[in-house]
Amino acid sequence: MRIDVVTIFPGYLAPLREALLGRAIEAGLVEVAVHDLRDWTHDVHQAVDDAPYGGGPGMVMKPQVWGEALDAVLAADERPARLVVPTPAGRPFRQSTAQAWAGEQRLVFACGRYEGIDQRVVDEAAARMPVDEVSIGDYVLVGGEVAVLVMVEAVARLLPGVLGNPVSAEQDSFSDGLLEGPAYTRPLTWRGLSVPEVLRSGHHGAIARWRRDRALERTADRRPDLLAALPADALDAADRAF
Ligand SMILES: N#Cc1c(-c2ccc3cc[nH]c3c2)n[nH]c1N
Repeated sequence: MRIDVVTIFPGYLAPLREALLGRAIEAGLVEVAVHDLRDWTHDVHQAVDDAPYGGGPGMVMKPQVWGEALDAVLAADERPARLVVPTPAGRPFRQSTAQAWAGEQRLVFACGRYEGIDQRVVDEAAARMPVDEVSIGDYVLVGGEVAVLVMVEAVARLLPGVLGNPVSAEQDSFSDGLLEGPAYTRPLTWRGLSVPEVLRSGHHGAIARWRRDRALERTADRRPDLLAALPADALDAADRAF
């Protein structure tokens, strides 16, 4: 997969080259290119924004600059791309979104700032490629860069070879519709608190049942909406007894 990010703050995306994702890039498991939007300005001030039609606070990012930037970035690789535009007004970005995007050959992220990007950039792009306007949560950030860091990590970790143990991705929170339960490691007792006995029993069936019960308990407590959204056949008799 190739990932391109267009932003006026390229430095914000530096964390993509750290740790697990950085090693995946070095190993060639994923390609990441970050582009400075201002490279496609032609005025001395390198203007990327202008006042909003209709009035109102703040500034809107200019369509001309974005159009030239996306044309150039898209032309740099022949692989078909999905354009992703982070916005607080977007559809929710979920684990299922990350799983769907992990199958893409190429993702191009457009990081807005100010009051966002002129809508015509999205509309024009949607005539020639898949476009998703997505939000990472119901709170307001100052720009799209942090959202891109979140989404790129969520997608990249699902790519073959990126996670050391692929089972981890299969046992993620949300992968089975439930939140993951509590985890424990050594020491056996820490500040007077001990690891649940069942986890030391060696009884794999009992351990699996205990973990499922803790996931159901946590999901019911913290995200009852996820429980309500589960398909009818997702819970077995033992689950229902819980
Ligand atoms: N995704 C997402 C966002 C944003 C966001 C995204 C882009 C821009 C451009 C200017 N301000 C922005 C906020 N805020 N909250 C979210 N969940």
